[in-house]
Amino acid sequence: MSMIKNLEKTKLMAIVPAAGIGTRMNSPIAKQYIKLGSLTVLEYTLDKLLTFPLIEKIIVVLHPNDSYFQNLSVSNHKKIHITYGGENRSDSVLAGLKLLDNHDWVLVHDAARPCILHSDINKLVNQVLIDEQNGGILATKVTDTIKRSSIDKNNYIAETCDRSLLWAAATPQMFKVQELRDNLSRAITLGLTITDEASAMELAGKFPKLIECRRDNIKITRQEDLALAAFFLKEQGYYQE
Ligand SMILES: Nc1ccn([C@@H]2O[C@H](COP(=O)(O)OP(=O)(O)OP(=O)(O)O)[C@@H](O)[C@H]2O)c(=O)n1
Ligand SMILES: C[C@](O)(CO)[C@H](O)COP(=O)(O)O
Repeated sequence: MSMIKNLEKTKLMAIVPAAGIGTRMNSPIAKQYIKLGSLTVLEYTLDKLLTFPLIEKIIVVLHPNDSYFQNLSVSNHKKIHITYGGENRSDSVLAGLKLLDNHDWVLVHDAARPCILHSDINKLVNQVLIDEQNGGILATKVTDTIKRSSIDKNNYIAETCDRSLLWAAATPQMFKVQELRDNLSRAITLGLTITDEASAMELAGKFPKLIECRRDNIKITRQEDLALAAFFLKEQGYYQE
């Protein structure tokens, strides 16, 4: 049964952290502005969120020196609002949260994940609205054998991990605005390393739900991810030549 009716009293917003510089991509332009066919990575990502009916507003968090976004036609969309990010992804997400109302729900989704599908966003929203206390994230179960390396950085195997309970976190991650803002702000103030929103909620004693998503919801990080993302977008029927 769809729990989305619970949204009647609150709203669903989105934050797209897009203020990174893509160091690992080794590209002259930030990876969110690399074109796959005729559209940039960010345009594909925003199109997926703009066409998800329940999302009322999208905060795109840009690098302070971003000169690209204003040239994209999507920047004029009435649902799109911008702000500027910080040194770390968590700083950028916090900047976006400051523009939203306390009682709303927010989906935080990486600009670098353009292959997300509405079916997975729907799964996340429905599951999180069933258990309104902890929020939730999309994630994939680990299918490879996982090794922990020796701490001397010589990359020798120190141990093989029990992968049966291991998941790779993805996005969107969905939480109540006020809780996420308070917990993220506290974690940043404490100088803790926060690489996703769930980490900040866990530090506050919350147990966000893991909702399994498709493995094509990849994060474009390195050069070789671009061809894979283009392939998946073609498979999904979204690729624009
Ligand atoms: N200070 C930052 C760092 C990252 N991001 C965003 O967070 C998402 C995931 O981050 P990541 O893949 O690490 O992107 P980059 O930080 O750009 O990549 P790198 O770590 O290789 O520099 C990306 O959409 C990126 O634009 C952000 O908004 N603000
Ligand atoms: C949020 C995230 O995509 C979940 O896997 C990931 O933590 C982002 O990490 P990055 O180093 O900022 O790409």
